[in-house]
Parts: sequence; structure tokens; C-alpha cells
Amino acid sequence: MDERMVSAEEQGMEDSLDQQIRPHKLQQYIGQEKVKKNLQVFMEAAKMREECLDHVLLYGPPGLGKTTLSGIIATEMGVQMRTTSGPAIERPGDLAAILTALEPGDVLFIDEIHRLNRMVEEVLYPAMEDFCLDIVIGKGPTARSVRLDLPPFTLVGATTRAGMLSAPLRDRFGVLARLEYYTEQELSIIVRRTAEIFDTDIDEEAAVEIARRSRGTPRIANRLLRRVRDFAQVKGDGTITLELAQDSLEQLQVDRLGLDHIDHKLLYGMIEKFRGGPVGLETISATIGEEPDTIEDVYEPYLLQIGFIQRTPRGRIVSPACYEHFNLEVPKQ
Ligand SMILES: Nc1ncnc2c1ncn2[C@@H]1O[C@H](COP(=O)(O)OP(=O)(O)OP(=O)(O)O)[C@@H](O)[C@H]1O
Ligand SMILES: [Mg+2]
Repeated sequence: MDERMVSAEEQGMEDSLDQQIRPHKLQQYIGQEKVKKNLQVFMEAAKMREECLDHVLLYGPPGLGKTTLSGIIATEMGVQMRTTSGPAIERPGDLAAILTALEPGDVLFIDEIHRLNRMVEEVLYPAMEDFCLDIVIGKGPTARSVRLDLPPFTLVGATTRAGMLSAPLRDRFGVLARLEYYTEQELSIIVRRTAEIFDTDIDEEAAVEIARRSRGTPRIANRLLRRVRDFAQVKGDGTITLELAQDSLEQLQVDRLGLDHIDHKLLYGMIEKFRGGPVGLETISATIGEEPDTIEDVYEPYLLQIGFIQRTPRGRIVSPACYEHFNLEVPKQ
């Protein structure tokens, strides 16, 4: 897949760039008010009891701030965060090594936790529940099982696919927090905050313009800001004005709602070849030459979110709002 300006997934060097712009305190974390309020109470209560925070599951679409929030939990609790991911823990022994190396109270962040394998999951259950490991020593008839105590810790699991988590694993989290897409206003605050870190001047309307085209996703907002800043430096005097933001985003082929050439290809394909549907996923896939899975997991979610596509039992249809966005006439039934 080629790298889209408006992809919510992390790209290239973004991970190291993130170090600089990630908020470290709950107070700097914009939006997600409900999640923040709850976490604040749970963290305060845990601190008062001098216990570690209950295990937390963060779920929601990519780029909304799960990794960031996990880091904030560790900072606010005054502990270290150890980071790993579901696919990185291949064998039970890998997990045992991570768990026994934890300091009391640490946050263990497991990204993509839905991709843990069964055998590893089984080791995780007693670790989460009783802070202990059951390990088998020896082989055959002389094999025996020993219990090993672990330091108490907080597991923070992150997933874009809560539905793919096994029920026993999900049930062992005390706190379930679902991250939502951000509003334009919240994103514009994030854009201005990042611009300040970059020491870049940005007009308020320019920040709103970038926010509007960021698909509700901070990662996209920060990426667009970085590219627009390049234009400001080379084509302007370094200040990001509304006009400069509009021109550069035009140049980057990110439209007023954050749609790019791939969204256009998909939507125009449905409109021109099928009069807006209903049309099945397989047919769309054949028409635009993209895998059905990619369409469903990557291209469609945002189009569904803004209501440009609707799913019906007979297939996908393009909504009147989408026709209006493209200045096209809605076809008569
Ligand atoms: N609430 C927020 N306030 C300010 N900046 C944020 C917020 N949430 C996320 N960001 C910024 O957005 C970027 C992406 O956040 P993060 O890496 O935490 O997303 P994620 O949910 O872990 O994504 P993925 O699912 O791809 O792992 C980071 O640069 C971070 O600084
Ligand atoms: Mg992440």
C-alpha cells in the first residue's frame, strides 16, 4: 500500500518525531473528556490506597492516542512504562521474561493485544489476576509446576479491534476505555500545541483548516501540520496563514474534508459505474482494483463515519451528502 497523507497509521520516522510532541501529563491530553475524568478518579484512588492502578484496556481506531495515554498513566502514577506488543511476544517464556523484569507498580503496555497467541494469553491470566506465574520445571513424569510471585503491575492493553479480544482476556481488565474521534475544535487545539513545540507561528483559522481535514485523528493532524509547515518555510515567510494552509493542502491533494485521491477513486467509482449503488464489496474491489479487506478496514471506516457511504443489506450506497460534497446531482430513484 502506498503511504497516504491521510492514513491514520504510523509512517516512517513518525515514531521518533512523536517523542517530541506527545503530551506527558493528563492535563495536556486534549479531548476524550469522559475517559480522562474516569482515569483521573481511578488513579487518585489507587494512589490513596498505595496500590497500582487496575488493568486498563484502551480501544479505538488508530492514531487517536492510545500509546500516548498509556505513557501518561505511567507518568501520572510516577512509575516506568515498559512497552511491547502482541505479535512481539511469541512464546510464554518471552512474556515471563518481561513480567519478572518489572519493578513494583510499573505499567506494562501491550500494543495490539488482540494479536497475542493463546499460549501466551494463558500465562497472562494468573499474572493479571494474582500477580503470579505458573511455570513448569522439568519434563515428563518428573515435571512439576511452581508458582512464582510477580511484582504488582498495571497492564495497559491497546487494540484497534476490541471485538477480536478473547472474552477471558477482556474480562480481566478493570477499566475499559474507548477512544473516540476528535472534534474539529479539539484537533485545532492539538495543532496549535504542536506548532508551539515546533516554534512555528500559525493563525487560528489555519489551525482550524488543518483540523477539519484531519479525519478526527491527531496523528493525521500532526502530519498535515508538519507538511504545511514545510510549505510555509519554503513558499512563505514561515508563518502558517489560512491561505497558505489551504494552498498547501490542495497541493497535497487533501480535500476540505480530509479526503484524498483514494477516497475520490472509491466514491467516483461507485457513483459513475453504479449510480451510487447499492453495490457489493467484491464488485467495488474489482472496479477500483483494491483488495476487499483493504477497502473494508482502511478506506471505508472514515467514509462511513462521515456518512458518505452507508451499508445496506443489498450493498454499499453513496449518500446524498457525498454527491453534494462533489457538487454532483443526486440521481433520481
Ligand atoms: N489527546 C491528545 N492530545 C494531544 N496529542 C495527541 C492526543 N492523542 C494523540 N496525540 C498525538 O497523536 C499522535 C498519535 O498518537 P498515538 O501514537 O498515541 O496513537 P495510537 O492510538 O497509539 O495509534 P496506533 O493505534 O496507531 O498505535 C501522537 O503524535 C500524539 O502526540
Ligand atoms: Mg500506538
